[in-house]
Amino acid sequence: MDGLLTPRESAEFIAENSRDVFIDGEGVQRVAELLLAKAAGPELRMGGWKTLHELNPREADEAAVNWVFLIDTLNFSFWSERDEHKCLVGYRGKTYSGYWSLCAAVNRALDEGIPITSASYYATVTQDRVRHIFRSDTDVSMPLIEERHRILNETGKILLEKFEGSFLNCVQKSDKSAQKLLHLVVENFPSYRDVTQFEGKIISFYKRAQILVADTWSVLEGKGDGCFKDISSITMFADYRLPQVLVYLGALKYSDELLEKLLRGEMLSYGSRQEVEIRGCSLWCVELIRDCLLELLEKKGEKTGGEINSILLDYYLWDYARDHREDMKGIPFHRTRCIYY
Ligand SMILES: Nc1nc2c(c(CN[C@H]3C=C[C@H](O)[C@@H]3O)cn2[C@@H]2O[C@H](COP(=O)(O)O)[C@@H](O)[C@H]2O)c(=O)[nH]1
Repeated sequence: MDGLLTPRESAEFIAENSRDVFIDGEGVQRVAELLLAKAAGPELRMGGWKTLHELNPREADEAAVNWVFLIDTLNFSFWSERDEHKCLVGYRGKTYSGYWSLCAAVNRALDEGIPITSASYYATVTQDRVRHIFRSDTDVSMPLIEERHRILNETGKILLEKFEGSFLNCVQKSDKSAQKLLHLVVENFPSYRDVTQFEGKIISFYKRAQILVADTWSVLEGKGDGCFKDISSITMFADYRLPQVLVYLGALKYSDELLEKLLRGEMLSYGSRQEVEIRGCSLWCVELIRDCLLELLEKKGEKTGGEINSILLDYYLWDYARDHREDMKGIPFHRTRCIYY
């Protein structure tokens, strides 16, 4: 078995060997053109992380960094068996589902005086307390609540032992390198090790570790400890929403066999060939979209609000998927139950 491939290397290798998932060159071009129209707008710049999302912290301090770390430690698997029957969390007059239900529950706990973002709290929090903190307004609870409890205890203990209980200390050990921070996270926190095998190679997606680096960069507004010189080496985050929106936009295609399987709602296990092909081709597809967009910007001499990278494309496409949930109803997302995305 060869050495571990980086997410970008993994994605290219998977795309070259994929049997059931394909990247459509014309679709890539069309998505790049869609994004070109947004290039100078608020969505394709890092500031959107705060201005467009009311649940994200406004501050850029240590508490905000530890909020991001807690959220991304639990940032996985929100899909429900039946979409019309899912976990919902009401907070300050609005109702949130999916990923945002996690953020709403955390902010609700903080408002209730529960120090849920403090490692000394979640290192020893009981499962009953976790069920209470992440309680749903419907009879459908947040998926994998037992795993979330286990991961909270495990992660809190490590943060206390190795980083004096604050993720900011981990960030400061990264010498402002995104790659160094990524590796500090996957080396020290087991639940972030999103690694599997494909065609005899060990491949990595590191979805939660990469989005943690990205959200840390965003919450620190790219300044001070968050001024990562190599932030553009971070790729998109291989979750279950981006593939769905890339298929919807025509940049990604599934074989008939795979599409029928997904339409039947069949689950794909983590690390299975088709699940790896969906995640790897999606990641590579966003890399190609980014290359195409940068070429278009160059040709047009367009001004942008700062460097456009795969993180900003990912954030935009993820938000797009949220805003076009109804339109995307006919396109299935793949159902994998795991702690990695
Ligand atoms: N690729 C990608 N995947 C992302 C995100 C986010 C949240 N980031 C936002 C927060 C601040 C920024 O402004 C981002 O907009 C969550 N997820 C994943 O989606 C899935 C949940 O989906 P649904 O069931 O529809 O809520 C689940 O796997 C979760 O891990 C992202 O940005 N990119």
